Amino acid sequence: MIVGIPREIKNNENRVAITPAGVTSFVDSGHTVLVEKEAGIGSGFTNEDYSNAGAIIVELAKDVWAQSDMVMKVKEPLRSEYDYFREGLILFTYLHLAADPKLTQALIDKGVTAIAYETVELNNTLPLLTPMSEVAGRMAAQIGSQFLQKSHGGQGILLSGVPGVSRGKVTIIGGGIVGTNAAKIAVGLGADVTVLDLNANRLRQLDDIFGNQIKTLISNPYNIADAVKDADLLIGAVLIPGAKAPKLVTEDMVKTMKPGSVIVDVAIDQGGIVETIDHVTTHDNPTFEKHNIIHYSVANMPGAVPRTSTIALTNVTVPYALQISNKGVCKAISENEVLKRGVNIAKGYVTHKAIAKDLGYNYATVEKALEKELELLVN
Ligand SMILES: NC(=O)C1=CN([C@@H]2O[C@H](COP(=O)(O)OP(=O)(O)OC[C@H]3O[C@@H](n4cnc5c(N)ncnc54)[C@H](O)[C@@H]3O)[C@@H](O)[C@H]2O)C=CC1
Ligand SMILES: CC(=O)C(=O)O
Repeated sequence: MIVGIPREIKNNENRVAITPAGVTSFVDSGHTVLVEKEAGIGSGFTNEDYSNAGAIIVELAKDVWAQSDMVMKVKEPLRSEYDYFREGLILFTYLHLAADPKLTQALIDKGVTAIAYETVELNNTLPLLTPMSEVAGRMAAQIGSQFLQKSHGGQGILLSGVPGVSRGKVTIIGGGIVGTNAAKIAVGLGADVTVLDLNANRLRQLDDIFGNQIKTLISNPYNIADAVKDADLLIGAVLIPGAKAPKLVTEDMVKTMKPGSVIVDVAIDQGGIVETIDHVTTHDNPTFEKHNIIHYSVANMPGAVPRTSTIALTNVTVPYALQISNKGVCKAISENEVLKRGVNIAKGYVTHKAIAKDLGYNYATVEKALEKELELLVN
């Protein structure tokens, strides 16, 4: 199989979908890897690193897309990349389709088989989302504490406080991977941390991990309103896999926060959980103010720490990509339920229930969408 790696073009997206080590794994299995010139430079990998590992360096993105059977990316394709879509192309990347109806329609129209990292699901975990959620969760606490500084427009508080002055309050809604990692850093910074989750068992696990270093609260509108009002830093970390994020923090709740408080909505890639966030921001211009509250809604937070993120991401994506290239997409999907859950679009059908529901499409099973191809495999 020919595997293509275009350079990422999203604002300040310095990650890349493969490392030289990953190239070696594909080449050793008999595949060809095309890497767009300078694709790895932001993550510290040169063209020479890739060619020494056996990749072919390709000058233009359009040629990488046109010549590859499978394109691996980090972020969802942007508008300028939709023209590269074609029937039968396999696209393996983060997609977040519930928040992106235009991309969904383009993938349907062009007959792309689109496999989303974030919906590959193993025993109720999301193995291809986890490492980036670890990065973004840790960054959320760091970034929030930075924007609380007066010079960044914040209230001017230090989350740890000092002897004789109370600590800053951090409220984290969603106690999964992002929430847990945000809590680790916020606790490390000395903040007064509260985590809310809908899942009482998850709160029990957090209680076991953190003991009395954090408070836990079950997530309901009453508790959310209380915890938001108290928060100097609010972190959005909720996920319903594949689905648009629920708007749990209303505009009225935001209005109760102290001026100069900060919201970091990590769940923005699925649409965000805060009503006052109506757009995605970029690393170049990461915040905006509404009701005197600083809002941060960058959808590719790990892109700012690309060396760490690229290695962490490709550690988990490459083994699945190898299954696809070694077996072909249909066989790989039919033999691996975990990977099958990643298939969002195939043959013009929406094959993920939550995405179909949120965007108003009829849902088709992967088996239905790929009926003919799967039949050929059996015969
Ligand atoms: N902005 C960025 O750069 C990045 C964003 N993310 C996003 O962060 C979000 C969270 O990801 P993970 O932590 O990996 O997901 P996760 O699945 O590990 O955790 C989500 C948590 O939300 C909880 N939850 C669901 N409904 C809730 C509700 N109504 N109230 C409170 N809690 C609720 C779940 O019980 C679960 O514990 C996702 O949208 C993910 O895509 C992840 C990495 C980077
Ligand atoms: C999860 C995701 O979208 C990211 O790491 O950018």
